[in-house]
Order: sequence, then C-alpha cells, then structure tokens
Amino acid sequence: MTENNKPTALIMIFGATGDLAKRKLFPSIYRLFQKEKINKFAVVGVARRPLTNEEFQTSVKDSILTFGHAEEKVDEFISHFHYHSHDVSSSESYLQLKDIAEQLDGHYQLEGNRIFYLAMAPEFFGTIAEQIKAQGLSDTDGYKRLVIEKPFGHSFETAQKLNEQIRTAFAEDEIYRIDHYLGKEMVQNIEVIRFSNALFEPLWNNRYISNIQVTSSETLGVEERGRYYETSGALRDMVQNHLLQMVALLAMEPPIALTTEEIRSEKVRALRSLRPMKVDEVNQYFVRGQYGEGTIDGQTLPAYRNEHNVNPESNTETYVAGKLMIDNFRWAGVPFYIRTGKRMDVKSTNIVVQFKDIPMNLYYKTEETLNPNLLVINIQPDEGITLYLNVKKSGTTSNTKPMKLTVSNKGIEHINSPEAYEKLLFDSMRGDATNFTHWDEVALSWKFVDTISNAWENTKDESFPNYKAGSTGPLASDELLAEDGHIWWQVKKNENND
Ligand SMILES: NC(=O)C1=CN([C@@H]2O[C@H](COP(=O)(O)OP(=O)(O)OC[C@H]3O[C@@H](n4cnc5c(N)ncnc54)[C@H](OP(=O)(O)O)[C@@H]3O)[C@@H](O)[C@H]2O)C=CC1
Ligand SMILES: O=C1O[C@H](COP(=O)(O)O)[C@@H](O)[C@H](O)[C@H]1O
Repeated sequence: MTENNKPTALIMIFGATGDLAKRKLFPSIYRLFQKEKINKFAVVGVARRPLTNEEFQTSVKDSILTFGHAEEKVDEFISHFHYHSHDVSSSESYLQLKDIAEQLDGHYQLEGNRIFYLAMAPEFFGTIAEQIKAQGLSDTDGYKRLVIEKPFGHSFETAQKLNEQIRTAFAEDEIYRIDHYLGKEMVQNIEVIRFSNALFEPLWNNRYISNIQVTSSETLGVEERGRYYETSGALRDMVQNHLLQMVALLAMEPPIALTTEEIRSEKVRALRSLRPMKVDEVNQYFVRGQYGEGTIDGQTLPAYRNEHNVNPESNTETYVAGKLMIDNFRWAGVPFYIRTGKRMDVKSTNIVVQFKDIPMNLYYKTEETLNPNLLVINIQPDEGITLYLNVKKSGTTSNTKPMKLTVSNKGIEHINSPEAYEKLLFDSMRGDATNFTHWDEVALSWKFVDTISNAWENTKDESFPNYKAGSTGPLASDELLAEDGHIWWQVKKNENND
C-alpha cells in the first residue's frame, strides 16, 4: 500500500489482446482508476501479435468505450498502458519483459510490486509461471502475485500438476485463483446474510431447513467457445468451481474471524463433508442434459451439436443438475440441489433456501395450501433477497396467502454494484485473497467432480439432446427432486405480492 491506502502495482497481463482482457480486465482497471482507488499503476500487455504501445493503447480505449462506461480521463488512463510482443515459450522475451518492468517501476514509483495476470489458454499457465521465476521477473523488492484464470486443471490430477508448476515460482499466499462468482455482490452477501442476522443464524441447519437449491441458468449457448467447451462441459465449466463455491459458502460453519485463512478453512471443511459417490452411484444423484434446437425470444437457435467447433455426435453435457449431501452434524439429511445450464429460458442465478413446514398446520382447511417459507438470494441479474411468508388474506375468513418481502440492492442503495472483476482485481492489488480459491478447495472440488466425469465419459447418453433451447432443462432434473418430494422453485422476476 502507499499513501491514502491506494495500492500500487505493475500489472502484467498475459493474453492482453484476448477476449477476457478486452471485455473484463481493461474496463475494470479503468473503473478503479475513475473511482480514484488506484493512481500509481502501470499495465504491460503481453501477447504474440506485434503492436506498438500506441496501437495497444487505442485498443484499450476501444474496449473501454465498447464494454465500459468511459467518462473522463480516458487518455490519461491509457497512457499507463504499455505493450510487449511475446511468445510464452521464448526465454529471451521474459528477459526483455524484466527490463520493461524495471523501467516502469522507476517511472511510476511502483515499489517493485508486481501482479502477473494469466489471461491465456490454460495450457500456458505452468510454463509462464516457471519462466517468470527462471528469468528473474519475480525477483523484486515489492510483492509478487500470480492471478490465474480458470480453468485450473481439467481433473484433480492435471490441477495438481499445474499447482506444482506454479508453486515452483509462487508461494500459496501469492497465488490468486480467480473464481469470478466470488466477486459477485450477492455471493459475497451469503456470509453477511447468514452471520449477521439473528433471524437466520439459529435456523441455518437440518432442524429448520428442508433443502437448499442453487441455480445458475444462462440463455447463451456456447458462442465461440465450442472447442474449449467440448473438453469441459457444464460440469467442469460451472459445477467444479462456481456452484461448489456457493455450496461451500452456504454450508460452512461460522468462521471464528473474518480473515482469509479462517473463511477458507471453513469452506474446505464444508467441501470435505460432501458425501463421496461411487462411479456407479452417480446417476442416482446427478442428471446431465444437452440442448437441442429451440426458440428464445422468437429466434430459432441451433442444437448444441450444430454449434461451431462442436462434434455433431457430441456427448458433452450443457446442463447438470445434482443432489449433494453434506455429511456433518449441521446438514445431515438436507439435500443441496444444484443446477446449471446453457440455452435455458432465463438468465438467472439464485439460491433458494426452503424451510421445513411448521409442525402443525392450523390452516389446513382453508382454500390455500400453506406455502413453505423460502429465502431467495437473487445473485443476478437482479440483486437482492426475497423472503416468502404466509399472511392472512384480507376479509372475514382466515384464509392465508403467500407474501413476499423483497430487498433489492439497487432499490435501496441506488447503486450499480461493482463488476466482479473490478472487485477481484482490487483485492489482488490489496493482497486480500479471501475471495479467491485456495488450492485445498480446488483439490476437493476436482476430486468430487472427477467421479461424475468418469461415470459420464464412459457412457454415452442416448437421450441427448434432451432439452430444447429456451426451456427449463431436461425432465430428469425435475424427477430428481420429485423422488424426494421436492420441486425446483421457479423464481420469477417482478412477481407481485398478490
Ligand atoms: N473470455 C471470457 O469471458 C473468459 C475467459 N476465461 C479464461 O481466460 C483465459 C483467456 O481467455 P480469452 O481471453 O477468452 O482467450 P482468447 O483466445 O481471446 O485470448 C488468448 C490470448 O492469448 C494470447 N496468446 C495465445 N498464444 C500465445 C502465445 N503462444 N504467446 C503469447 N500469447 C499468446 C493471444 O494473443 P495473440 O493472438 O496476439 O498471441 C490472446 O491475447 C482462458 O483461460 C479462459 O478460460 C475465464 C472466464 C471467462
Ligand atoms: O465461468 C463461466 O461463467 C460464465 C457465466 O458467468 P456469469 O457471470 O454470466 O453467470 C459462463 O458463461 C461460462 O461458460 C463459464 O466459463
């Protein structure tokens, strides 16, 4: 940190001409600059294509105009950006980068602080980390941190190998593994909702909670990422990271303090409690799907198998639903249902906590069935929480009706929450790793997911495609919950109380 607690750093972005850099990283750094959270900083963009500094700065400006909200001081902002044409395997090129870093350190008074942001295809991650170490780029008087994008491996084994490679150059507390869901406002709110409300904290266990449902649905298909997605599928792309991270935050014990170490160690304990499955049990707990042709907003969309760079006989899942059991004292008997899919009917990420029915229903003779109380945490696109209660219907009878208490972040604070990447980049500059994943979390998540992928990769799903683009997913997903007497709660936007 420097004066005014503003972090200083040289941010070296590997993959600076790529999609992620343009859509997320440049606009996020710009917002930090615009909000005056950073002023002493420089960025070195690194990629293969030959660009001058000026050409690179123009591309940064274009990306801010396209994906951000450029207002003022854009030209001053882009003057902090520099470019180095580089091939990841060339040792010579890292030595040149080292010279550039030293010059910029002096020019911007960056105290030797360096962030190496790996926004490139994952097969390069290990090599880059090793070269950073070997060519002395990480020999600096300030801090050195590695921010690393997903996917962190393809299985436990490959993740472990990658981890060993990056650990040759960076200590665990210097590694910031990005899971952008952990930067989302309402994902960060899970702990606050749980641990700061007398209303919820005592009820957060198997005595009062019937089940918890975590949904992340997208209307987008695989877009231009068919090649990557074919090797990943929804299980590796979403479940191994984002969904299991949300489950860990919902299930963990209260940390003894809100420190990075304490929070992470509670999340690790929650992940350790996930009931392991045998390969031949997977289909009792998990359902997979793949979208066929369908319609969204009147537009006919192709089946997954007809997408660009996708095998016409692909067995890759674009949808996953599952039932997780957490075998510990707090959660014994409470299913955590998760689901995620591409080309669904709505873009929505939310968590529904369904409370158990009250022991005796005094209102069973009334016209209305008594609805369970639900706590809904809306993560996106709307941010907020909704509590579903039962109240008396106006009039002379004692009939009940459901009612919602809704709090929306935008409604109350009149602000747009900062983008996840903006918060996470700032955290990495400040040295706060709380909202990044520790290796132990990554390892446990992969071990859990590997059993499922082993089961699915060895058996072709003859029912694929088994849901239409623009639908709510395969029927088998509803049946998974129906077997337990539960349903997926469909949380609709803008529902009225009446
Ligand atoms: N795009 C997204 O929305 C998201 C991406 N991610 C992750 O971020 C990472 C980057 O993704 P994305 O930006 O989409 O990828 P892109 O394919 O768009 O960009 C890849 C970048 O790597 C550079 N590059 C490729 N080969 C080399 C090489 N041999 N030496 C030096 N540079 C090279 C390319 O530059 P050039 O061609 O000039 O060499 C380009 O800048 C991936 O790990 C991805 O999984 C994670 C979440 C979302
Ligand atoms: O990590 C990923 O996340 C996105 C969904 O992110 P969201 O913030 O829009 O919910 C997903 O589209 C992509 O396939 C996956 O790699």
